[in-house]
Amino acid sequence: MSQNTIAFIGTGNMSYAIIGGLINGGFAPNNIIATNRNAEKLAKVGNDFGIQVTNDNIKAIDQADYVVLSVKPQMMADLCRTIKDSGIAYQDKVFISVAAGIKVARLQEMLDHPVKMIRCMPNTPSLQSKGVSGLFSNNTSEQEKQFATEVFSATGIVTWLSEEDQINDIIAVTGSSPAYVFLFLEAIEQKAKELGFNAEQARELVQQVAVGASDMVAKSPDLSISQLRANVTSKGGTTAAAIAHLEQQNLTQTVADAMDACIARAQQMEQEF
Ligand SMILES: NC(=O)C1=CN([C@@H]2O[C@H](COP(=O)(O)OP(=O)(O)OC[C@H]3O[C@@H](n4cnc5c(N)ncnc54)[C@H](O)[C@@H]3O)[C@@H](O)[C@H]2O)C=CC1
Ligand SMILES: O=C(O)[C@@H]1CCC=N1
Repeated sequence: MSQNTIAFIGTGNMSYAIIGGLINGGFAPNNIIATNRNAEKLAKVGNDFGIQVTNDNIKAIDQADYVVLSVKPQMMADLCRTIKDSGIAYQDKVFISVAAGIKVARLQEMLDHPVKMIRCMPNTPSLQSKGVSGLFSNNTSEQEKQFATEVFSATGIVTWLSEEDQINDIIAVTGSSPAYVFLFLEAIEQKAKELGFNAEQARELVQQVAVGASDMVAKSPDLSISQLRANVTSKGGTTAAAIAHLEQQNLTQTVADAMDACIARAQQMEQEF
């Protein structure tokens, strides 16, 4: 991988996961700088991955070729203001924003310059190099896009989007969706405990189901997911009774409605921030 320097500004859950994936993927730790105004989180990312850390965002940006903006959307305007007011030359750097709900034009307005900007919608399984990153840019070179592809490929799969609005769709499909899966697993875990399994057993059992079912999806590309489900579901059997209940409760429609709510919130955030 080409060794540009990347600064992660606001290294919380998401950037921690990306950095973990990068280190697993062989990216040189010396070429990664992380910042956080929270000293404890900063020390953890530095110790865990052996990368450079600083609480000085401006110093980190000054040293970097690529700058990943990874604070919460409501913090982005403040962060950009400090960059703009710092006096450093940032106008030729490539920025990568992982924030939901802030469009390229708005980020450029916050930075008071039409900087090169890539929007990226990653997800936290990036930490296990099993992430998905949706990327969009309309003002970077092929070489810059190639570098971003290399970076995020180290954390999982990468898909380039041709329209910026598709970022909101991919938030619903891959950015937020690990949480839907975790909620489902939490529900099974909770019921397992109610049935009398102790906490350790419940966690182990649910975890193994998650890994086993995911592996079956990943390793059976010729079988549809619904076929895998059918293979568990004996006619007139126990699974059929459980699935019938979920269907009566409109699980499929509920998930679709949840994904629409996710997209609607991203659109609303575009007006808010
Ligand atoms: N968590 C997730 O699964 C995903 C998050 N994202 C996006 O990633 C961004 C970050 O989300 P998380 O990592 O979950 O949030 P987080 O709150 O865990 O991380 C943000 C970190 O930035 C630090 N911070 C805030 N302002 C700062 C400043 N001015 N200078 C230095 N550090 C500062 C905070 O101390 C915090 O640790 C958000 O914009 C979110 O939309 C995108 C995809 C998935
Ligand atoms: O919840 C959020 O807003 C962020 C974006 C996708 C996942 N977490």
